[in-house]
Amino acid sequence: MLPSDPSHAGDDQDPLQPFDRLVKTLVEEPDQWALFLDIDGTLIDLAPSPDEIVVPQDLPGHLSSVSQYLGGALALVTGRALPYADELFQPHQFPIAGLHGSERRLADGTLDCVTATEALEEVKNALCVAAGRWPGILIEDKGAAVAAHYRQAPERRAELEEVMQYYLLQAGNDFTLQRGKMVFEIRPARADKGGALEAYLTEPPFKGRRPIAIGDDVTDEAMFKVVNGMNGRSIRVAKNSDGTEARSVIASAALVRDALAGIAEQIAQNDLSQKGRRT
Ligand SMILES: O=P(O)(O)OC[C@H]1O[C@H](O[C@H]2O[C@H](CO)[C@@H](O)[C@H](O)[C@H]2O)[C@H](O)[C@@H](O)[C@@H]1O
Ligand SMILES: [Mg+2]
Repeated sequence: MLPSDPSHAGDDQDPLQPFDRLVKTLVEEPDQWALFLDIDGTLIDLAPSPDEIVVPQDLPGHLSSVSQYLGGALALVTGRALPYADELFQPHQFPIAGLHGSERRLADGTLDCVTATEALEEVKNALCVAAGRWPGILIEDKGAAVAAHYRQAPERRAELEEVMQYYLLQAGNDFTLQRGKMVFEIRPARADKGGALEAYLTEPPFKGRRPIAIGDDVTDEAMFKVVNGMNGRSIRVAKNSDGTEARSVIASAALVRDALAGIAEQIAQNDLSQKGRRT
């Protein structure tokens, strides 16, 4: 039996809980849907700092079999830089939108990347120097973006936000301030996760499919808006539906992983029964 999701919001038209519904939809209609997955807090549990995350051993393989089953219509849409996100799921490579949608690798491998400006490099250096005076503040250099994490010093939130507003001005008009879970980021303003999802949906193998987006944070709301406007499915990883446009919620990243594992398991079983029939 698959675990059922205790929290359920919005999706009144379907009696199934989001977890069961997700598994059933993808297993039964693999050529109808495209799956867009956030990474931190959705596929992987949050950790005290960016580099302390743990990728469960089975996750890359499960993602790979679901991706193949969907004809490649699975993309990761993350705030992480693309090369970092790639490392997490080795040896598999998926289409990835990094830096909150600012950079993308398409399904055919084409890269649409953004490079750090001189002004941003100066901002990064200044932030690193400043962080030396703020115990608990972590600066994450993401190439064309920079994040300041306060998970280990939550009392510095307001002060850090002011500082990041100041450095945003120094970085210039091509950048925007992205808020997230215990983090402020200065990132390229050229796109957001919703824009990345829209772009994928104009390209094969995503084109012509309905999107399903799963995410856990403010940055994922841009995907949910796009998905809701396209008769897709938006799922926020959260305990309840407060403050989200997502039409349903799933309680934890562990449940998202369970759903992927459930789909992968059914794919493998179907494969075996097909092979059985052929011989
Ligand atoms: O869009 P995502 O894939 O969810 O990435 C969002 C940010 O995730 C990371 O920060 C968050 O996760 C850390 C590890 O669990 C946690 O320590 C931090 O407090 C969270 O904000 C990542 O470090 C950022 O670069 C991403 O933008
Ligand atoms: Mg996330």
